[in-house]
Amino acid sequence: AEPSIPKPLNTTCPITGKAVNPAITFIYEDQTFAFADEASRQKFEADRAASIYQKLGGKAALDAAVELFYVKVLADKRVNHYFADISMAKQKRKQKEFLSAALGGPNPYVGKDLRTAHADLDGLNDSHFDAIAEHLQATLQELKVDSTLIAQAMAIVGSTRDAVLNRPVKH
Ligand code: HEM
Repeated sequence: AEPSIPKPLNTTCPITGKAVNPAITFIYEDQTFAFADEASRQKFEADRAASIYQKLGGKAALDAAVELFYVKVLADKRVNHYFADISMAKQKRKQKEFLSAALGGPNPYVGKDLRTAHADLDGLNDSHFDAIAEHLQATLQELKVDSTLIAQAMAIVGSTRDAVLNRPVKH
């Protein structure tokens, strides 16, 4: 077999924001991350181990959860009309990226901020947010996620409410 060509490494350290030393790396979920220094490598590794993301089961578990979540969302007349004209393949990918980052996954979220993403959704209110949150919670329960972990994940999701509903930022 041909030797596989290594992917180019990240050039900016995810911990310090400084230029990486390409010799200082850590592999997580088949992705190689480079760091500015050894302390950053260790912090990244410790952060991953402590993350809700990893406790949930990492990428495979998050991907499965988002798939099941949108089955529930699209079956719910309270909210499914909002998703009628959008690409669900893209939506699932973006939601996986957002939730992974929010729950402590290894990659930063690079999509639209949630305020901008939901700004044009007519009439969006707490009842819609509650329905969406309910489906996410039911999904995690169905996947037999530990209840403490579900509570932690739902607290993070709940913290997005003001942005999703385009409410003024609290000071
Ligand atoms: C529970 C909190 C929520 C989170 C974390 C969330 C997350 C996201 C993310 C990450 C995107 C993609 C942003 C991008 O384009 O880069 C998005 C888009 C979208 N969300 Fe949400 N969302 C939430 C609540 C809701 C609710 C309550 C509704 C409506 C019932 C909704 C409907 C939509 C729709 C229709 C889009 C696509 C907008 C477009 O492509 O024009 N979301 N959401």
